[in-house]
Amino acid sequence: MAQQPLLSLPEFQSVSTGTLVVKEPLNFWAGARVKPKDTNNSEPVYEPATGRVLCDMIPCGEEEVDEAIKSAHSAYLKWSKLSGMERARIMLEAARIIRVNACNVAGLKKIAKNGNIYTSYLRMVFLYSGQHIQLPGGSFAYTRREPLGVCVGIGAWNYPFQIAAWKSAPAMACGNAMVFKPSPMTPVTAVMLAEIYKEAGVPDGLFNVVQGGAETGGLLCHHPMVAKVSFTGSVPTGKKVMEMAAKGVKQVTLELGGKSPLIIFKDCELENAIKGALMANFLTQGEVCCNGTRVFVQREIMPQFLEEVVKRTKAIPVGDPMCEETRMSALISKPHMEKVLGFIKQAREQGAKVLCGGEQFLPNDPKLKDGYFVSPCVLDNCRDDMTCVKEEIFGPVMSVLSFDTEEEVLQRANNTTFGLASGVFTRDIARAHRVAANLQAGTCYINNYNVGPVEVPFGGYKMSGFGRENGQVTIEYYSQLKTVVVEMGDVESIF
Ligand SMILES: NC(=O)C1=CN([C@@H]2O[C@H](COP(=O)(O)OP(=O)(O)OC[C@H]3O[C@@H](n4cnc5c(N)ncnc54)[C@H](O)[C@@H]3O)[C@@H](O)[C@H]2O)C=CC1
Ligand SMILES: C[N+](C)(C)CCCC(=O)O
Repeated sequence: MAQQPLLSLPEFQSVSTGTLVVKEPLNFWAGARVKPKDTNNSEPVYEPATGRVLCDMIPCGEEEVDEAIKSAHSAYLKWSKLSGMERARIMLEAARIIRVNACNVAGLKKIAKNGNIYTSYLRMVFLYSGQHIQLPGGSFAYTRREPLGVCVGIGAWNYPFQIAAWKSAPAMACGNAMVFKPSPMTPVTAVMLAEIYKEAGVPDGLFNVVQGGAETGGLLCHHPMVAKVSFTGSVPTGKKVMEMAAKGVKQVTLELGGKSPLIIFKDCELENAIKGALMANFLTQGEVCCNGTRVFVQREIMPQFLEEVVKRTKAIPVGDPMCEETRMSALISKPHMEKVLGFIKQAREQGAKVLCGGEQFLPNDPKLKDGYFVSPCVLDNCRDDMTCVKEEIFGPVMSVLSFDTEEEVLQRANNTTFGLASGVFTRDIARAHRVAANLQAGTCYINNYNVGPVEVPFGGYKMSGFGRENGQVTIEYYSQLKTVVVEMGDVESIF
């Protein structure tokens, strides 16, 4: 097999921060990049680490959305007739291309793991099946899993490639087509995925990318040929998407925000709990929906915990995302950086103590002088009623709270409208499972945090949404069940 990158487009070349300029059109349907029709509403897209313009995002209008959806529909008609194994062969090739390119291109390294999702859905080909039910007199029924049709994916900016992969892989494995709209702040990587699919042999039109913001998103949700909308983003937008989908009785999956609790009991293995707390808060500079940002620490171990967490937080290398040693980089945008700094300021005003970080950060490298960096921050003296403890910050800010008893901490941990994830560190096995059972969240990590194998279902409780991504269960969210009833005798009629 070729070990060279298979794709020749500029985005796939080895890039370093401050050099990439994207000029190619960023819409993709019917198997090719498509030039935007109307460039009037173009918006600049910034490179977070340098603040320079990377490309322009030009939103799709009604006619373009319609073209993309029609191209998806015609591809779906053919793709849905293939057997699961035929579909799997093509998707495995996509996985291979992702891995080969990831080995060669620095910028793709972080997304290499996404290849796993296709391998994982290969196994599901065997599960994409129905049931046989015996009925009296030799009659029987059987069920068939069938695709939904054209599915829309709408993504947030924090994991632009991963979100596109997590949505399109199960959708396509189940025989659907997808039209994906990335966030206007991260328009590039979904088109890279479209190129990868094309190279792998995915039929033209099966995976399409339209660019745009709220308006384009609305056009997608309202389109009569769309069967399902899978959305990742904030709670307020999720509600709007659900409302629009309801008008056409379309299925929805909502992956929304969170303010997840991480509970650290005094009997924990402290070294692991500290590592877990850092992973739960500072991964991807805190821009992770399932982060455990309310860290409840049992009072007796608070001093040791804080000392060690602060020491390690101060040592996190912040800087160029393309450097091997960097562990944290810039926030997505200037307004977002200001929002995060605003949360920290408000936390101080409400009585929290900043133990470290929480300021705009200027890395030594001069090319990063206009980047949107914030030094990772640990907040002590937090109370449950503070804004920093109640609202999703989506930045590198850990709020630490003390607790005394299991009963008390469970009640406080669940006192939120969110319910995406949760975590517990303890050596007491019964307590671990009892706490996991009582936390109102879609995921509970025991003695770890933020591990996300694609075999494992992911999704929210309460206002964090519903439906699941990843894992075997996702089949249910991208297919519908048909029942076929077979009579082997004569029709018994009451007439
Ligand atoms: N649960 C999960 O899996 C994840 C949740 N998130 C959440 O996403 C949020 C951050 O992402 P943002 O991009 O700022 O969220 P957002 O809700 O502003 O935007 C998400 C997407 O929806 C689109 N959109 C905006 N208005 C729309 C409308 N009226 N109709 C249709 N589409 C519309 C945007 O263009 C974007 O593509 C955070 O709250 C975070 O918690 C982020 C990643 C993962
Ligand atoms: C961190 N991880 C991979 C477990 C989940 C990321 C979910 C998201 O924020 O999109």
